[in-house]
Amino acid sequence: MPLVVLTGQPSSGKSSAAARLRQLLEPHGAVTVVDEPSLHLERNTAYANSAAEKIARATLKSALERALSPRAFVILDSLNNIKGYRYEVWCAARSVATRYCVVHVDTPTDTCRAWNEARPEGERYSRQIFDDLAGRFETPDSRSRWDAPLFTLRPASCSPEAYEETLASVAAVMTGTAGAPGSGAGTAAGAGEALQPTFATTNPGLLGTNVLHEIDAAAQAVVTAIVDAQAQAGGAPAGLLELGSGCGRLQLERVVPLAELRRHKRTFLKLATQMQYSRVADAAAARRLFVDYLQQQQL
Ligand SMILES: Nc1ncnc2c1ncn2[C@@H]1O[C@H](COP(=O)(O)OP(=O)(O)OP(=O)(O)O)[C@@H](O)[C@H]1O
Repeated sequence: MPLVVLTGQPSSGKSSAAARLRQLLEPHGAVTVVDEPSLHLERNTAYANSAAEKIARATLKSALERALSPRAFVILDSLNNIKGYRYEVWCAARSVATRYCVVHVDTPTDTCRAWNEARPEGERYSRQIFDDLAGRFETPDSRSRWDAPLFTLRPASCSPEAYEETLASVAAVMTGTAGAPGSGAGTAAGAGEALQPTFATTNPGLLGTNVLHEIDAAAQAVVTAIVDAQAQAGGAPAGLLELGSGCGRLQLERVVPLAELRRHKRTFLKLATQMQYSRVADAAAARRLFVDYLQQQQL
């Protein structure tokens, strides 16, 4: 059930890390690797343009959701280069309350380019696709919950011992035999703990065809509550805001302008459109998701 999400530039050494991680996890249970080759996604076709890339990502995510089970460790061995996509993957993991971590295979772009050029013709990215993907990589940030706990692996510069030690730390966290990431790792917060689901999967389609409108309305209700609380505070930060209906609390350390709240809402809606709507059970769950999202935005 635990999920390891690999992320890194094209040809950075993700699959090599996945293969080693698989060896380390196999003594503890079955391991499923979800990657492009096993889904017959060919690099230079799957990432040829945004439409193809969208299909490739959806295919990987569907395979991931099928693979997440109580019986297997899952390694998502793909670029996972877009922050919003990693958020979706985190939501999928969270909905099944699994352990989770991100491993950033942090190889300098020029080295990735050299490693790519050295690959056999049929296995390498075309120069154009490599450059496009490399230019769009969104570096993980352990302050985002969907990028935490974060391990960093530097195959081009670290010693074989440090490489091994980092992957052993990942395996230890995933098997629940360690409390914190090891060398080169990012945050230790939450390492080894299963994610807690915040929205149910038991009521697919409850919001029906109007789902986006409902999510929009739910997010707007949160925005309105914040604006009202700030108005009541007479221009001072609203402090700890209780949002009711199981939506949790929001700590506001400063006055957040309406324009900024609207921007957060727009970004959240964009993320929501990329998510599986069926995972949002009702309007309260949508509000809770938006509050969750705002908690990450350092308001
Ligand atoms: N530490 C290393 N030193 C030298 N070459 C390496 C190293 N790690 C990986 N490579 C080479 O780089 C190429 C890409 O490796 P790998 O398939 O592990 O990367 P990847 O990030 O999974 O690639 P892709 O983006 O295609 O999935 C391979 O040819 C591999 O042999």
